Amino acid sequence: MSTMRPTCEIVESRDEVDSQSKTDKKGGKHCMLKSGNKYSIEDDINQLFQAIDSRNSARISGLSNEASKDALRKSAMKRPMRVSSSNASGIGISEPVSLKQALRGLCISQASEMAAMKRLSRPGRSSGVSEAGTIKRLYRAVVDEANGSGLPMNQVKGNYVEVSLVPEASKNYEKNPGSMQSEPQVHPATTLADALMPDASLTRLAPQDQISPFSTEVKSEKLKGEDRKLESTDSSSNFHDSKKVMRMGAVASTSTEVPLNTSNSDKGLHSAASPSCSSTGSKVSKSSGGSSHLIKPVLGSKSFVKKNVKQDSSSGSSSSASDNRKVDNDLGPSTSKLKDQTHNCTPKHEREGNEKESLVSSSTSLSKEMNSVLVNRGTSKPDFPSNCSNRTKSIVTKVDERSRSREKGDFSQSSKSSIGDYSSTTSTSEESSLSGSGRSGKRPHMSRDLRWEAIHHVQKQHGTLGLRHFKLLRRIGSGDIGTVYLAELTGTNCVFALKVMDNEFLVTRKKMIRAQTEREILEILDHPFLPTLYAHCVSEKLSCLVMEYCPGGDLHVLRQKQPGRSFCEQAARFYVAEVLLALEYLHMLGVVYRDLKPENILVREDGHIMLTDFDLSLRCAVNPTLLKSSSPVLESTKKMSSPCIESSCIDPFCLQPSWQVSCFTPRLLSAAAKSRKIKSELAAQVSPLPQLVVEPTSARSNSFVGTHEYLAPEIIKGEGHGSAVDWWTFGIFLFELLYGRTPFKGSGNEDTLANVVSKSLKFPNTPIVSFHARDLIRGLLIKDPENRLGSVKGAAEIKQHPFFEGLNWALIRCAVPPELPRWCDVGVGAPSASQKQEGKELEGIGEHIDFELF
Ligand SMILES: Nc1ncnc2c1ncn2[C@@H]1O[C@H](COP(=O)(O)OP(=O)(O)OP(=O)(O)O)[C@@H](O)[C@H]1O
Repeated sequence: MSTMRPTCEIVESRDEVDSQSKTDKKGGKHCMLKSGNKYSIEDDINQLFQAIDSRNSARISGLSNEASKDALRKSAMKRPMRVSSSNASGIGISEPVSLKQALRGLCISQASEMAAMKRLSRPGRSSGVSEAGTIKRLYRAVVDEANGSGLPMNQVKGNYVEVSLVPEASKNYEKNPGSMQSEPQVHPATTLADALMPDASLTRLAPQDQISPFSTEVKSEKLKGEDRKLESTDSSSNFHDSKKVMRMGAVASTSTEVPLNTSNSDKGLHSAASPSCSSTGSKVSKSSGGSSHLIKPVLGSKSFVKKNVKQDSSSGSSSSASDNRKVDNDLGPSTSKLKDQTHNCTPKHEREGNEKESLVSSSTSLSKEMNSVLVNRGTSKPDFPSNCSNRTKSIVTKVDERSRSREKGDFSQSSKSSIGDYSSTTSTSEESSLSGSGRSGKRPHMSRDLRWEAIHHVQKQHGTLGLRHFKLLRRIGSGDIGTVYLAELTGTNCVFALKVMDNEFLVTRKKMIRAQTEREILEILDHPFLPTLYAHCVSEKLSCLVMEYCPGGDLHVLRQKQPGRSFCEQAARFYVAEVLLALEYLHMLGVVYRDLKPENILVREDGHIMLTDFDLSLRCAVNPTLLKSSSPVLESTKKMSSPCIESSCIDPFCLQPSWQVSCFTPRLLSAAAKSRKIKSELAAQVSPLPQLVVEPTSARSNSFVGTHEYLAPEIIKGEGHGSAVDWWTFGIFLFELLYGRTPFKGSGNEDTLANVVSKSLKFPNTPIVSFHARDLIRGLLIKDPENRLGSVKGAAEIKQHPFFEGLNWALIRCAVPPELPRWCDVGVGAPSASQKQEGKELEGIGEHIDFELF
């Protein structure tokens, strides 16, 4: 990515999660970890409420007034509790007030649509090296190979491929749950992909409606930086710049390391072929009989509506126009209506997908040309300067050796599992076309997103959704496992970010697990600061994630466009606060992110953030815990500089659904409001709020994964790491936003790693940064993870730091984001010269980049 600073990124080669019950040293409590796959944090919360309710009722009935108050307090604050399952959205609906208050800081639910649905995004971010040629070659190779007849793509018919739509929330679905079971079937013989993928077969994935705690993850990767280094001109200088992206497969060998267990990699792949699922899988080809979508006004959103992008690609050949017209015709009048009224749609249907289906095939390979391009991106080994310290050198040596040996083993394992499993089970293509998403959960925060409507509409019209329904507009950038494109869902004016991955490349480079991890995590996300996955398409050759497009570029680029290349404190506070909420949510889902850095924080069109890139994340078990609050509200209010205060704020006025409420400036309160506020504060004082802590404190991994300058000391030392690594990276992240550089950066990667482990934290004299900010960074960058801020209570602990004082966590998504510089071309605006050139290249392929590949 041209926007990517030179950063060393290290990917894990091995993860190990201790899923056994483990004593929480700090809390002195036994954390009961869940095992098995059926798990939902929201369910836990709801049952937690119920358990507390019933306990309270039982106790209070037999107690005096005073005693009953006591009982209420204790029951709400005491011991860790675990429960399970239900489908409530979880966050504080019709529950006891005290518990609502405890959860209030986590209440990020409704306004995300607003954040995602504003102005039209226009592509414009520089993407560096063009992949148009690669796409072109891939396109031609696939056509030639699969077709064998030289027929033009638009004349080829073929099987449908697996399309895994991610379920979204829809009230209408509850009213009409069978709507998706009656969609018209499209005969496979009439589809284009059949000829392209003669060997295509389908395998259902095991239902994954719950988080699947991993006891072990095996990942063996090359560094992205290696790829870039190979592709770049000055590998040496790139290497010594620790910011140069570099990924390497490595494991820090320690006594705590658990023998390699590849069962999980198998597990994931086997689950994809679980025959048990095929009996329960809902077929996509069933439909509501072509019931038309009702078009009605919702939010005046247009962020998903492509305006000018079409112009970029509309200069294609007449066949393209013809194709487009054909698609439009295929979509029928309702599609035209949708197209014409993209601002006025509401989702009507919801699909309940309880299983995943996946196109599976072991046959064929992409063109050698394509392979060579892709493979070359990940071949070099991490290269450390020879002047490294002995300590680090030893670590690195072990890491490298382990990586190599494991890589060999993983290769055969991975290849066998994926290819074999993929080809072991077949089903009809019709089934795949309307496959379940693999998860039955709902997605309230984006449920009114018109993009769901558009996708469902195309799906209903064609019986399936494949990449042929997308028109590629431009390449956004390339990562370690795939390339991201801006694409329009043909005939709908809805744009998406498509992450396209070459299956064979994933297998041969042992990146399949990473891709799978990313997809599975994306599938469970439903948060305004995290991406929405709309669909997942898999063909014999390619895999594709259809995601929400984020047009604002990344924070790394944005920071560099700031005066002094650093953010002012208010802006930094805004960004880190939103990131903190995203991390908190991830931890609640049992996901340790592990790759926090400005490059992975995208800026939405409305200025809010979206945390992306989950292929290095660690999934683990997590247990929700209620802890007695150690900071009564009254005490906190004394320190308040504005009416809103942290997650424990119970001022009803903080819940006013006002758009663009600034959480950073005091608001004038009426006398009545003040009175109510005081009352609520007093109530909270009488009954201090319990704290909901859902921190995967027991997660353990020995992987050597991350980005050099962001690596936590425990990762470098190979001591095994857990969720606390995210709080370390959070500290580095805040430091970088404020100072324009990371604190432990050395002259090379080796120095950087040594500095992280042994060098004490020092703050530059300039720019001037507040005491609170520095204090927070200090707490986060404690080298011992057990003493690190956030290691016990997670985000709840960090949110209470005075740096965030006055911040209304619940309404931050409605707060006014830092202003984006007008001159800042971070993705919204006219295409750059390189993008124009790239556009020409794309045009050379055809009218647009055809996705009949799928
Ligand atoms: N949903 C999105 N909207 C807009 N841009 C995106 C989106 N997802 C990814 N990108 C951009 O596309 C480029 C490639 O992303 P990708 O995730 O493939 O690579 P990456 O971020 O380097 O991570 P990795 O190598 O681990 O996959 C990056 O510049 C990223 O910012």
